[in-house]
Amino acid sequence: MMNLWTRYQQHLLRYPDLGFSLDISRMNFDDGFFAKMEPLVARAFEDMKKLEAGEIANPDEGRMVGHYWLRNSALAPTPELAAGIDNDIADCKVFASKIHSGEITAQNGAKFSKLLIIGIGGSALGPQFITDALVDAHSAPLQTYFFDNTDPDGIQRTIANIGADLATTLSVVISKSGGTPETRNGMLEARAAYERAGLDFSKHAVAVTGTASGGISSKLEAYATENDWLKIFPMTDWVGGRTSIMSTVGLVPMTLQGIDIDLILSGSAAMDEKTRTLPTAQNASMLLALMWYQAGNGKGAKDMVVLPYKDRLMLLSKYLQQLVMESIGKQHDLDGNVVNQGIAVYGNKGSTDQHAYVQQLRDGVNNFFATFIEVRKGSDQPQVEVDPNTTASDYLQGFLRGTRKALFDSDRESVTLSIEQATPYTVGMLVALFERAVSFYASLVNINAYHQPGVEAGKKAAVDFLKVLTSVRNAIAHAGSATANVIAVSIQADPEEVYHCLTHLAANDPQIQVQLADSPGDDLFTWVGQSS
Ligand SMILES: O=P(O)(O)OC[C@H]1O[C@](O)(CO)[C@@H](O)[C@@H]1O
Repeated sequence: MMNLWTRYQQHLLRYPDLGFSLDISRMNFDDGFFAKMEPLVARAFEDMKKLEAGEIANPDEGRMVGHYWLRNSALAPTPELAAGIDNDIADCKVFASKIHSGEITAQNGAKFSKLLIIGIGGSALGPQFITDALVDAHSAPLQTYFFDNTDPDGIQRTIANIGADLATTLSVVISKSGGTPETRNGMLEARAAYERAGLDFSKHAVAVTGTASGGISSKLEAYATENDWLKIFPMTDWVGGRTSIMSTVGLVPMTLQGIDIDLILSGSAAMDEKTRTLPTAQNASMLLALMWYQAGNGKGAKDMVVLPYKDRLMLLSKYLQQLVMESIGKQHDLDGNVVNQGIAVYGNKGSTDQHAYVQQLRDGVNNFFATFIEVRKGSDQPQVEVDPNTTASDYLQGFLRGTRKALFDSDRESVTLSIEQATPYTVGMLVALFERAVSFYASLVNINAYHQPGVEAGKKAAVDFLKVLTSVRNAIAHAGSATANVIAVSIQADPEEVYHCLTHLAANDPQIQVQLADSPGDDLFTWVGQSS
């Protein structure tokens, strides 16, 4: 390989007007790589052009894929769609200003002081990432909390943290489909908590969901309408959950948190402009997609380890985990062949992870490539000298450069993205960069990035389990005392499934007890409640 300094200069892409650069010099592509990829690259640009023009880019669901229009409504394929995007942005701002000014108050007449966001997956990860990256709790107009699961303990802990301020907490329930059980349960738990405090949930509740006007009316829309919630923000069918951060899903929380959404939208629009066009060497999203392809041989053979050297960006890896894995992880390609595609994504932050798993990255199984994210400016505040003429920020940069070098010396590949500071504008840039890299990569490997059939299997199995759980509970109440096998025969269910139901019931329902034996099949479950 050529001298590294020469290779670095040759393979550094810079967007000086955005303060952005992408260094791919520490990836092991050879001289012929880009020429070899040219036909696939051409197809990916063609696909993207059609997608942005409003073609059905999600064939399995028969949907357009419009998240790129959200930050440049002029690109939307019809004036109605463009007006809808502009209206939503304006609506978010007006609503937030009414909340901040006290024009809309809590039930008790006081200004809202806290924000509880209830959602999961794409309806939580974007707002969580943005909150951690851009909201400083001490100066934010509303302090933010999340329910992103159906774990009662997690929910109760959050409610306890909110405490008496529940009376001035605005709850935003976010669900595109409006039927996701975890979110529905979170909403019901929240409603119960408000009621326990003598409060009317509806007077504190806002929905972000598919609406009849957007072509996907939802149960949540119906519920919020029926109960006269403070507001319903629409979500449209042409924005997917994992790419919804610039839609009402992200914009409602952001405006409420006092984030300048014009900056985040213009940052992403600016990155879109740069990454919409050829040549490849000037297109950061295409270069990233090509590096993913190169690292994993177009088959996801290597994991992507995301290492932002900035505490504020720690949740980026979690956000990207869904964006990449739910988009790319597919069984079939667009021609129906079984391909089992995917790229595993994980990471937290540097330098912290140096003291966790970087040991394995450097010396262990070579099954990954790193994505370093450098934020050039350490802090706006005066910095302490931790050594003569040396600051904590100098150390942070030292660890980034040191780890990149140590990995490369040990034949581990990496790309490095650099931005000036973590701001709404640059966060918008990063989101747009990765969204388009995902779209391009999906075209390179010929898969539909915009559906998620695999998630449905687990959801369906959970519904089946809940039905069995009800039958098992009735059966043990009737039987008095029985093993899993006996109950399974009586309700014609799988004995292992029945065993898991009984174990769960014994841990949660005081009317059911278990006596452990040598083997699970001999464990005896007893109904100690009132006879049915
Ligand atoms: O916004 P919804 O419809 O509640 O969906 C939440 C998440 O569930 C999924 O549909 C599947 O996990 C994600 O794609 C989505 O982001």
